[in-house]
Amino acid sequence: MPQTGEPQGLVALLISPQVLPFFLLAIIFAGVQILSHTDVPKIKNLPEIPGVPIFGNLFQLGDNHAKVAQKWAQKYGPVFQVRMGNKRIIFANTFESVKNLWITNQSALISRPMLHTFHTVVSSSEGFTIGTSPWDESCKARRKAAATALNRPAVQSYMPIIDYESTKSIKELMTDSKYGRVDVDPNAHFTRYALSTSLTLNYGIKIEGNVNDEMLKEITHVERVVSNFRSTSNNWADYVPLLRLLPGGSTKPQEYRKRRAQYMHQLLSMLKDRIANGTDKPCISGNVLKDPEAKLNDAEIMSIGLTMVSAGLDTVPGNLIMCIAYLSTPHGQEIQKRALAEINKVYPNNDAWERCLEEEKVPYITALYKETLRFWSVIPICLPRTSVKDIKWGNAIIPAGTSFYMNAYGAHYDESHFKSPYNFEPERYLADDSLDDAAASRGTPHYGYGAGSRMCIGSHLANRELYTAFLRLIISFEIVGPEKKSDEAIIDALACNQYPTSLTLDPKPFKVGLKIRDRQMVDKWIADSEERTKDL
Ligand code: HEM
Repeated sequence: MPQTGEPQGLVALLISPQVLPFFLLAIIFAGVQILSHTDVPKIKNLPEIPGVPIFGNLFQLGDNHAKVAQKWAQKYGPVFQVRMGNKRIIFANTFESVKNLWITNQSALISRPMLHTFHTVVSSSEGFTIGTSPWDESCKARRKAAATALNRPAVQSYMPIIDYESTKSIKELMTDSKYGRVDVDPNAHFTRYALSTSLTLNYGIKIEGNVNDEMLKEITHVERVVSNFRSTSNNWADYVPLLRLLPGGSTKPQEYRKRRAQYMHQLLSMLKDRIANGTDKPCISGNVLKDPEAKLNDAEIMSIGLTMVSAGLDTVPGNLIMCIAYLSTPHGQEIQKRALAEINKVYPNNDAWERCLEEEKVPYITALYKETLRFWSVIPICLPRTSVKDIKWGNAIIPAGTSFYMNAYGAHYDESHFKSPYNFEPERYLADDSLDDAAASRGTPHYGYGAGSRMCIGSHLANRELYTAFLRLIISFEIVGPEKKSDEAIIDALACNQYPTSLTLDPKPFKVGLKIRDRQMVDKWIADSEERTKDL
């Protein structure tokens, strides 16, 4: 039969000993070419870091993407392209290059990419948070609703919550430190501070217990693990689709998806029950649920709740406790002396504890939190972006649909922008009279809150949380180093992180000593706050 004779002849030829090795090589070559194909083709006139097939630059980026990219920038320039598996990513590594791409081109950089682990495995049932949503009408509506609930006047109305929570943290720090006799790890106290604040303002539900509260422990643990599923440096399956075929890869993300869904539903149904019984307290989700004009569906309300619970949970405590760590060092003693003097200058009548709730009048404390946001860079590689329009960088045209990673750590330690960036110096922000980190147009002090069109909308709230906590801590305690050298904190923004590939800094445990400055005075401030917030 002539038709079948020919293919049989071809097969025989291909498997003949002389041809087979070349044939297999050709198949492997073609396979590698297909697997190394990137979502966006190589961009002309933009430096590219040489990598390997299939994995691209993943091995070279290692555990510490921010540090590696910072080094590459010295050789290849501030902006370059890398291949992470099948994704082509633009890294920006200096203050100016971030400003140009994220602020000058903000309308083009308004979207966020979808990453396999988080968007497909962890989040499919609960909707995405605002910070993980690509730009569309729903994201626009959720961002608008949340931004309104977090604008300056709204945040001012939440100050009783911050009063209550910071008082509770300081009171517990006093008892845990046995009134200054034993060293303490401040981490759990400020995690509770951040979470309870977010829950109260979003659901009207606070963490009633102490740092051992079960709900606190569950939410903190689950959100930390989920945050690592979001990390751009933690999940190779996001970039190398073949790895998704490995058995067991989605077991852990799915387990955490279920655990997360459980408390999110529990919180929402507690709120709905309270609304039905008329026992609810004013809160963001309650306002949306009760507003007949609100155009958000249940999934969108859930997404806002999820955003509120997760957004400040690692970021606020990360900044707070690493600043406390710095204050406990010898240089930190000088900073505390100056801070206390500046506070006393503005408030000579011992009323700073209360007045800090209404106003932010001590520029040195504002400078302290700005420097904290810069120095500790708690999200070293900022939340990723996707471009929706072509962007011109030098002679390169970066096409729409490309992913952009901001190396915030690199920008914060950029010597061409910050004098002595490796020194912790609040003074560097004293000349900057802007108290508003969101006022990007007046010059961004740092990229701790990102930049441009998808910048953090919680910055007013976070700034008030940081300011109140720092001011109250400094007037209450002299923060000193721990007795045991092994309890000392690591003063380096990257080395202090327990999991270098995490999205947000997860500080290694450390302790500090807390000497109460004036016990009677602190007791009085606490009693006054407790009286003021007893109905909260
Ligand atoms: C010190 C505390 C905080 C830090 C350092 C921080 C940092 C950030 C960063 C770096 C981004 C990405 C911005 C970008 O892509 O340019 C972000 C986004 C966001 N943050 Fe924060 N954040 C903090 C607290 C909060 C709080 C307390 C909330 C709300 C309760 C919040 C809500 C959000 C939201 C909703 C987004 C997503 C914005 C969007 O994608 O449109 N953040 N934050």
